[in-house]
Amino acid sequence: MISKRSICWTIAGSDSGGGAGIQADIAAIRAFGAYPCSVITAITAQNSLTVSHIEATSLTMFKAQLSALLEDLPPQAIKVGMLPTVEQITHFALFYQQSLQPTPLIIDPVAISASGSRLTEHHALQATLQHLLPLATLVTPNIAELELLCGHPIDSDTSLLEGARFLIQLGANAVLVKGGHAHWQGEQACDYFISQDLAFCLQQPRVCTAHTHGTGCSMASAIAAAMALGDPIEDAIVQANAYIAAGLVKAKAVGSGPGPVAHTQLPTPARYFPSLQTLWPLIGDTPSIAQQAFAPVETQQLGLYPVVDNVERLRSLLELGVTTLQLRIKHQADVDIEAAVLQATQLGNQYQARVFINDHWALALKYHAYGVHLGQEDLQQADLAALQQAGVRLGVSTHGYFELLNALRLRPSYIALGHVFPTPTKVMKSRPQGLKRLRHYVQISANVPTVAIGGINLDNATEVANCGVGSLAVVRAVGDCESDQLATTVEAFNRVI
Ligand SMILES: Cc1ncc(COP(=O)(O)OP(=O)(O)O)c(N)n1
Ligand SMILES: Cc1nc(C(=O)O)sc1CCOP(=O)(O)O
Repeated sequence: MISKRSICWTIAGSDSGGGAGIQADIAAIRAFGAYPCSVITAITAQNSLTVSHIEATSLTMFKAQLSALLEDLPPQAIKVGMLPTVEQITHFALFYQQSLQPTPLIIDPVAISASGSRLTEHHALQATLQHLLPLATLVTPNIAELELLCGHPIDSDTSLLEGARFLIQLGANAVLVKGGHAHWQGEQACDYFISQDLAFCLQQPRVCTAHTHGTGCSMASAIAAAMALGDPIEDAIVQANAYIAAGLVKAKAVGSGPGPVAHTQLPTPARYFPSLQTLWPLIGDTPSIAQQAFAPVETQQLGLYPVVDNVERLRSLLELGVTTLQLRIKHQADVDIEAAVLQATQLGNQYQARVFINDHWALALKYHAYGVHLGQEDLQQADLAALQQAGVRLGVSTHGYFELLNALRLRPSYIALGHVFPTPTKVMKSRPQGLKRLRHYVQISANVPTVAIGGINLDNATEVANCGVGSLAVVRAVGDCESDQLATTVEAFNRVI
């Protein structure tokens, strides 16, 4: 049963040809596992060649649909497509502010059909800019739509970014400009995302197909559906990008004109997932990205990986033959941390084990530790180029699709996938990812060794290991062990991984 917690509204026009509008939106929302509800704003008579007639829904009918849904089926996210009249736009803007804010609102600013027909009233554009954009969690124009919204030609990545920034200045929280029609980009298509605090580009090989009908509607709906299911915006965008990539590869003609993008499920093969490109120069500080891959850990199977907060426990585990460990010390005097890092590094060398240092990358560099483990925020500060050149291995934390792509970009020695289950050990900003996601993340990580972390113990270790990860990182499962239980616990984990 689909829970009430995953209702996604689409507010859009009907496409009698079945490829775009409400019909595409419902297919995409369902494919993501959310529950679609619809508010029909217009009926269009169209096929794969042309739009022959458009009739806007009366304002009375438009209002009635919104009220009926609000009463019984309130949304977790909303996708807005074609709003053909100024009165629908202004009514919806007010309705959203009074009854729906802060529900995520994804606006696909549809104005002209792929076959070139105008779909909205003349003044609708101005009303969208004035009333809707300031409410948008995300606006998703293609190149033609961005040209209309910002009133100048978009013919380069520079003008594209200027256009996106203009929409942010008008009040949009974030903008995703789809590169499907950005032919100057060549064989790679880039979707650019910008918001006040994040900017990135998702790059995919351009799919050569004429069958792209409904791509924009489906993309915006997929994002809304993923957000209705609780994903953060950047993870929703990555998934939608992969969904559309698979949909374009599988798209076929249905009528005699361009066919619709195919609706599959979220694809699992890594080849449908984009690579994350240049956050710089879109955001201020450039992290010192290493030009080459980090030194390898020389196995896909790092095995049991205890994360400990003191050198004594580290030593006991080394004596028991554990070969991958991490020193993770929080809240201690700097001198004590430095001494502990030095000791842990020396012990690692003595036992020929892989000892990673959490957070303290400068000390790891100073004492030439085997490796460092860094979180996504730490990546901004660390001198990654220096670590790479010194041969210090790098492990990176990830908590979702976007962070995983960000980690892959750095070519680290391993990728940590967390948190699998709820854990009281650390306050987490993200949700537990669960086993299905974990399996998928391992697949996308391709040849980079993977480590699962978060809530792992001997009761669930086998099912976590069965997701294909090469290592299980644990804090409590080993840290909370009495000394006389340590050997049996380590043996039990070693039997699993
Ligand atoms: C193996 C492994 N995975 C994840 C983490 C978490 O690291 P980080 O994101 O830097 O958070 P803190 O550990 O600093 O709280 C880890 N330490 N080890
Ligand atoms: C330190 C840490 N990092 C996590 C991440 O997901 O990045 S989860 C986590 C705590 C893991 O502790 P336990 O094994 O006790 O559940």
